[in-house]
Amino acid sequence: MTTRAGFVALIGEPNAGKSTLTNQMVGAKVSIVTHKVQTTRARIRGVALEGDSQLVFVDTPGLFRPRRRLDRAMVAAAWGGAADADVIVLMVEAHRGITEGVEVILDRLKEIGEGRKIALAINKIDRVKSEVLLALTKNLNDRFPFMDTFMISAEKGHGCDTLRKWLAQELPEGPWLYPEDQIADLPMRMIAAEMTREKLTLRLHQELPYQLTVETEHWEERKDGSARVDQIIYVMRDGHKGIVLGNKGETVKAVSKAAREELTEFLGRKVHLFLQVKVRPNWLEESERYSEMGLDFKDGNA
Ligand SMILES: Nc1nc2c(ncn2[C@@H]2O[C@H](COP(=O)(O)OP(=O)(O)OP(=O)(O)O)[C@@H](O)[C@H]2O)c(=O)[nH]1
Repeated sequence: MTTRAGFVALIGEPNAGKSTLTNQMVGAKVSIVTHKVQTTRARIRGVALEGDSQLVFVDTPGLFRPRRRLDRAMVAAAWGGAADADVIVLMVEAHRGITEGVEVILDRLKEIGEGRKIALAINKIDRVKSEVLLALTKNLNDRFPFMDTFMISAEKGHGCDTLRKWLAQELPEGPWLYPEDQIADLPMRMIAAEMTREKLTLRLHQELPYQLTVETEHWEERKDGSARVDQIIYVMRDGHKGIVLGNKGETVKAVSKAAREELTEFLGRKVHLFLQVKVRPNWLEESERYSEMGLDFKDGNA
């Protein structure tokens, strides 16, 4: 049997649907989907199997215009993921078309794209009419020589099988990179922290900006088969602490309950989750944090 294996980088503007597509391909929830932009902070990989091929997805952070140091690290990480990949898939939102952000990405692709396998996935096709789709496909292919174009709905799964099959055959021949039963190389601690962060984001909506981070501090396997997980929610200001806690702690309690339920389902066993909120004013500037989040940070050069 000839096996194939390799890395697939999904790139695109924030909200293009990269996390949704990763989940659709992998079939299990490993990266975090919310209605907010810029939710993916780490280079999360999911592993999918298609025939004799193993596809390792690099779910990159949004390629937005960098402002703060962390943002620049995120953009560097996104392009780093693309640079290492065997196949790159640019995701464009069907209803938004060629935005300024897409133009920027196309320019970068022209720089790094020579000899690379780069495909186009027009996502959210459920939101537009077919004429719009055909015009957009032509327009994008006039601007960049994509190997192939796929019209998909990552959310509904339309076109995803075709894309996965195509990706599988484009990967180089070689042994699989991960054991068959492993769906992600993300440490469980990080997945658990991302779950809590997702629940916070959903719960707080506009109230709190992205200036918060969750870390799993302690993970204990108990004899009865359950797990005790301790996490800290770091915020930048005292005022934010109050928002996260909520009236009589009701917000953090609701977040804890939702995160615990999801983690319990994911692990298939009982979980005891304990959340603490702490203020850490400088976390955005603490560059050692970047490496923990899986981001390459080189003196702010993105
Ligand atoms: N209608 C529709 N919505 C979709 C589709 N795919 C994704 N979405 C929605 O688009 C939003 C963004 O999807 P994500 O997967 O989080 O996008 P992302 O590219 O990973 O975003 P960042 O992590 O911010 O870079 C979510 O609300 C999804 O439910 C689709 O095919 N159709």
